[in-house]
Amino acid sequence: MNNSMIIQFDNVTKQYDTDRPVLDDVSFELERGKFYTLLGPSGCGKTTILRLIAGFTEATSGDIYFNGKRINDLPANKRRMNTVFQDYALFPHLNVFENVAFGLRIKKMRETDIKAKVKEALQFVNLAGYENREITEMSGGQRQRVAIARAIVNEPEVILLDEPLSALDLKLRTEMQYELRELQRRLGITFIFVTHDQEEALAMSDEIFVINEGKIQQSGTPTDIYDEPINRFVADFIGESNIVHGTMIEDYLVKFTGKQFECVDQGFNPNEPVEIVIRPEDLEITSREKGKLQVQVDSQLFRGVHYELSCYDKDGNEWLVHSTKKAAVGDQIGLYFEPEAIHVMRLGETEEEFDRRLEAYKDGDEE
Ligand SMILES: Nc1ncnc2c1ncn2[C@@H]1O[C@H](COP(=O)(O)OP(=O)(O)OP(=O)(O)O)[C@@H](O)[C@H]1O
Repeated sequence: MNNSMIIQFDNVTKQYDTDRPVLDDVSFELERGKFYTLLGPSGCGKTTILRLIAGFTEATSGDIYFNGKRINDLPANKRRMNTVFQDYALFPHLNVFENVAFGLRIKKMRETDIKAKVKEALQFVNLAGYENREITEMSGGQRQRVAIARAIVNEPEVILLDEPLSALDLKLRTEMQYELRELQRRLGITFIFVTHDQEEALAMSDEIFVINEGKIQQSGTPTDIYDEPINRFVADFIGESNIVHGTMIEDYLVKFTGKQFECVDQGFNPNEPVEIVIRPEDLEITSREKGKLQVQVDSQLFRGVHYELSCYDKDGNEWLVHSTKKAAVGDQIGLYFEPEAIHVMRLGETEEEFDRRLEAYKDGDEE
């Protein structure tokens, strides 16, 4: 194990009394001082990973390491980490100072030390001077910061954040994303952040783990994951995508919608069935003759910076286009794209499986 590694999962499985595990043979390594995000739909197992790291639940099998030592049996209060919960779990009957001081009092720290540490933590989250305020007199964003001050006050090595921004409105949420990211940089400690919001994950993380059905689908930097999704699930979960079936004829040559296209992918078997992803912003509107794909415009929405078009080709495939140019509904147009815009993916799961899961996710999202 290298020295920069702080947390490691080796073949960790977690199963309750149900027939399927909620985490299925999960392995990963996290480096010290980075901002990690666990991203995935509701029920995929994100919180379970966080709870295993924190020591709030035990693995059914597999090993969990912290700084190179196996911690499966180490109680939560002996782990040098703190959790910020979705509802902040602040004590409403205590003021700001006492909320932040709580953990230090349990440790029976000297009063003068407590005062100094709480002051420092509150300064860190821009709440200096708020010591005597009641929690009930604080706004949502301020409560969030109190919860973070409480998490950093006893100098943990890792902070675990379970959807901490989900209770905030959109504007405040965006502000807090900047604040949290900045705070992590200044503190230099490892943050593990759970969210089901892909934009939040892309904006904040050094590295993202995309999780589905108890398995890590892909991990990498935000740009890796956005530009090179490994399978249909990741492509569709991270941003909008056009996904069609195709065949990899040979290196750098792929066939879809009945035509062959130059691409930048290689290393597939000759004639291997694949899936193709093209992002809507990588498609340009042009004349039918100049286009690589010929489609008809089905609908168009103005989104402020761009038009969002939904088009269909002759086989009935839908093509979403984000363009600064506009077209008219019913227009026969061409779509142009560069070879780099084509992302070729190995077939992972059946389309039926994928669609079923996506529907389940969308249903959950609307609740
Ligand atoms: N104590 C438990 N007993 C049985 N099943 C559980 C228990 N805790 C969690 N689960 C199940 O484990 C699965 C994963 O839960 P987990 O909370 O990790 O998901 P999540 O990805 O964090 O979802 P969400 O975003 O909704 O919190 C879910 O299907 C959940 O119902």
